[in-house]
Amino acid sequence: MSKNILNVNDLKVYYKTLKGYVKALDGISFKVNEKEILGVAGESGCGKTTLGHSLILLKKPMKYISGEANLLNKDLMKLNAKEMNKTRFKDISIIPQAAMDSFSPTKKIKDFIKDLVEEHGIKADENFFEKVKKRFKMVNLSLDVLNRYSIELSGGMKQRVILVISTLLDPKLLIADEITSALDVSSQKFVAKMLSNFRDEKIVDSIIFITHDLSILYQIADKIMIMYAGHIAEIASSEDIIFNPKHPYTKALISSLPKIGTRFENEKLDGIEGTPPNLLNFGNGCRFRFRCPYAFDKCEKEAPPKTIISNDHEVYCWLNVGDKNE
Ligand SMILES: Nc1ncnc2c1ncn2[C@@H]1O[C@H](COP(=O)(O)OP(=O)(O)OP(=O)(O)O)[C@@H](O)[C@H]1O
Repeated sequence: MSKNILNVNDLKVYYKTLKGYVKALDGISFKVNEKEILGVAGESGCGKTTLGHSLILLKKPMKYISGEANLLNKDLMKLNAKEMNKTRFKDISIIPQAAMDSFSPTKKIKDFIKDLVEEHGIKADENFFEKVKKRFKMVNLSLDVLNRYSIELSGGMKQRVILVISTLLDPKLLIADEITSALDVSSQKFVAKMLSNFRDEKIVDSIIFITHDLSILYQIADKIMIMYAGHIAEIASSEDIIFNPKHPYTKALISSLPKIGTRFENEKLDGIEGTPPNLLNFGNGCRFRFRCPYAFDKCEKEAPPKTIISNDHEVYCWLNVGDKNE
């Protein structure tokens, strides 16, 4: 049996706003095993980025409410700032959304890398740069990139530099948040391939890959988690999510993928009207009920529990619980 790297249990993380709490992650549970790439997908605003960030840094107005996120038996939610600083980069690392914009236009790439790692207490000496160079070769970047300014690099090149930087300390878990969305299709494929190479070469143990693009996930993820309005709708192997989806929302997402590379944030979901609910106030019940063509009484009253369909296939929908007529 493969080793469990991350174990998230009933995690609730909200945003404190003047109007009340935005329930961005409202009781989610999932696991990531060693060597696994977990894809996370769902419409804009479903909580994907909140999930990635809450595992790295609980920053205001984000507020931890309850639950656990155990990275190799260390609960990330309980670490203080100093402990989390030690953990970041080394045990868990993130490539945040729009990381490509974080380069300074006035610094050469080598100086940017040096300043960044030194901020984290790592000495950027010759040995360090030997490692950087090895990794540059792995991702097909020529070494002269180190002496260039970011403006001289393409989006795909910048993304590869970021991939190298965020994995220099060989983290156990890498979170990649929308790292392919600003790239053209061939660069997307290349960056996705690099990520799985990093896993295969054991530079990282496991990866959480967040994206709007299910077709990319199908290419690289072992498992896919579909989120809807702060909840999990379904988790299964990539194969099962694409070819044997159980949740009506997953089915709608799959049917809204007319061609490879389509980003469903810009697409109307086939046959499903409306938009996701406001995460401030949605009452009880299944959050998808407002748009679900199959919703019945029970869906109004109570959020569906987890139903295990088969090994590694979990769904949160009353249709699958088997007591529809109760
Ligand atoms: N700083 C904030 N203050 C209040 N609410 C926030 C904040 N950041 C995010 N939210 C809300 O939390 C919910 C989840 O947002 P999140 O960014 O995690 O979703 P997402 O699935 O990553 O969306 P996208 O794909 O557009 O990045 C949304 O309702 C969003 O409006």
